[in-house]
Amino acid sequence: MRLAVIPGDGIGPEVVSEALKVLGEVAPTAETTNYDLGAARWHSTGELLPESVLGELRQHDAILLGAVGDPTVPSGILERGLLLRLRFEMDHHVNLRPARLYPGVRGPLADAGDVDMVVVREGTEGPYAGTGGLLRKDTEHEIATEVSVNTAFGVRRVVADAFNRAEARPRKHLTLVHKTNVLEYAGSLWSRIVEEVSLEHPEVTVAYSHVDAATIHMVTDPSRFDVIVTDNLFGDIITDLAAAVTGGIGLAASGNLDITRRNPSMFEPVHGSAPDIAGQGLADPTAAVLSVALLLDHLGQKEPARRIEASVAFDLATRDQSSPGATQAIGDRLAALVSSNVRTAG
Ligand SMILES: NC(=O)c1ccc[n+]([C@@H]2O[C@H](COP(=O)([O-])OP(=O)(O)OC[C@H]3O[C@@H](n4cnc5c(N)ncnc54)[C@H](O)[C@@H]3O)[C@@H](O)[C@H]2O)c1
Ligand SMILES: CC(C)[C@H](C(=O)O)[C@@H](O)C(=O)O
Ligand SMILES: [Mg+2]
Repeated sequence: MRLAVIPGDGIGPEVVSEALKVLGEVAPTAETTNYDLGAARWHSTGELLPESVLGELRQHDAILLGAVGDPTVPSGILERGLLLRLRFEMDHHVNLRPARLYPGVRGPLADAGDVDMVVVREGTEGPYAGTGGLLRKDTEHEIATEVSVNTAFGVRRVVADAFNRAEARPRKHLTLVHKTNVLEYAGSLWSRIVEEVSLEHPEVTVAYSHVDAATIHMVTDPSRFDVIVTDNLFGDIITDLAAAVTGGIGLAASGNLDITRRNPSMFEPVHGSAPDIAGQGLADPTAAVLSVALLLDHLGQKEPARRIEASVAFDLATRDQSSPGATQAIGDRLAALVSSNVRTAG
């Protein structure tokens, strides 16, 4: 297994280092190569993602990324020029973001019920496509457009993936989250494709929620969701919310998948570089560790993936919720649990 590792900025290197500690316990023969992409490289060389590095990344089985983004770099440079470029170049069309309330975890909701959902966020289109621009710049009549691009091909492959996932889960329920009451054209395309693909999955029940109402349900009744399929921007927003209601952003993992496997998929926490806590040992590395579990699962390494998930479940069930420990201490605990092969939550 050859893995490319991009620790990135802020808390990225802190959480990735713990994730690699855990990986070392379950897959000691995995080869990792570090790539110093991010703010420091941009400052010293002006480079974000050189073609040669992109070519090298493609030679790996998967990529593990910490986070990018730094207050000393103008907003969007690293996010678009590095992170989104990676997702687009590698055709990471399925952005998979599971959100589960683990036993013992105290979320902010009084009675959240059994929350276990998977958000299938479209990863290469929508308002992220980069289509648009500024007209009459620096005049009082300046116009900014940011066009949401939704192709039938792009929507269908993500909707098909979401239905496949729903069919494989016990509840077999899929919710399309969109804003069809206002985004007429994109909404129509997404709705029609969901309807079409649903015919191939008669066992999957289908619901629809406008994204604004989905944010209500996510807080008042998150257990209603099983698989959610949604566009790139709505998916970005509701997955931070899903993380918050299932114990916090420090627990939320994600995979940017090229389902065709032509390109290496990339795994990363849902969170960013968190400059407000960087360098203080305050970041929870669990999201990065769970991202390694998603990576292993994607590469067919089911047993090590389950071992990591079981260790996280045990740690979450037994940790002091108000004081879970420093970044390294959590990583040490998880590495020890994984090596002792914990199988059940405490
Ligand atoms: N995948 C990525 O690389 C990614 C994702 C989101 C944001 N970003 C970038 O990161 C930078 C900061 O963004 P932001 O502040 O909006 O979002 P953020 O996710 O970095 O932080 C939001 C809040 O969550 C907290 N937090 C985040 N991760 C945590 C962890 N592991 N443990 C405990 N608390 C944690 C932070 O301290 C902060 O209060 C920006 O430059 C943004 O563009 C990058
Ligand atoms: C940093 C940004 C480009 C990214 C996104 O919007 O996809 C982040 O918020 C995420 O959720 O991974
Ligand atoms: Mg986000």
